[in-house]
Amino acid sequence: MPPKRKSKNESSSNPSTSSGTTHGSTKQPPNWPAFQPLIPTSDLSLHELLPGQIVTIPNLWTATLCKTYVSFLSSLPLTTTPGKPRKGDAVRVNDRFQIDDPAFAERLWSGTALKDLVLDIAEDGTLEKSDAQRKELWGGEVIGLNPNIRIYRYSKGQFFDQHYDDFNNVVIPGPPATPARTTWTLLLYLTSPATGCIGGETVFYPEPEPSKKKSREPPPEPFVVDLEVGLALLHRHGADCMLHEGREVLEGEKWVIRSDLCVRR
Ligand SMILES: O=C(O)CCC(=O)C(=O)O
Ligand SMILES: [Fe+2]
Repeated sequence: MPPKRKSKNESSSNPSTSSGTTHGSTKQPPNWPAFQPLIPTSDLSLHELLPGQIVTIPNLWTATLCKTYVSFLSSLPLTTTPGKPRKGDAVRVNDRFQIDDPAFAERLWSGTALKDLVLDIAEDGTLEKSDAQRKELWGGEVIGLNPNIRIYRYSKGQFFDQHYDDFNNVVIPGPPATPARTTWTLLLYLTSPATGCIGGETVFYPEPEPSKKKSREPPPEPFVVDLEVGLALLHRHGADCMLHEGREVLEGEKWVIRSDLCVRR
């Protein structure tokens, strides 16, 4: 059973962990490769795996694009997690590169199918959700992605211990600059068993219903999201975040690009 402690993910607005802003004024964004090839939006869809909590988009990136990125990202100066987390932070053992790069965040949002799928924009003009349903699902009016981009590499034996992701207030630079709040975590997997990465699944621990908290019934089964090359996983964070972890990688390397959905604030 998962411990019920509320360790939280390091906040990306925390000056000591947000290298994009601390050493960031001098840090140049990487020369990210182009997003190609991509599968047309009309051939992709959004899957609500756990309604209101976990959504996936298989093949948001193609296997070819993921491969291009893994070799590109391998050339970046990744930093291994400090062994001992600060009080209240989750134990995270991986290598990371972090940068504030609004242009990349914007490309990841508008230059892939992400924006159209999240905003439910279909070519034929049909909408599955009403405005109100969309706002309810995403926690407001989604306007883009968190410019704070994090790249994770987990090698054999590395993992991200159980934690909750907190929200952050951010500004999406303009013009006009728009104050925003993050509401959902975005994880884009670049590797999977197909590329030799075994383990590393993202696992969510549903809370028992309040009425059953004290009962002897076993807690709900963990919800496992298997790695899939090019799959985007979105999960609700902040006050309603589910306890979750990145399981230990047993073989190969797990590569992930992390950002967050942002709503107008
Ligand atoms: O790598 C994973 O599967 C989980 C990452 C995560 O939980 C996070 O970035 O907060
Ligand atoms: Fe997390």
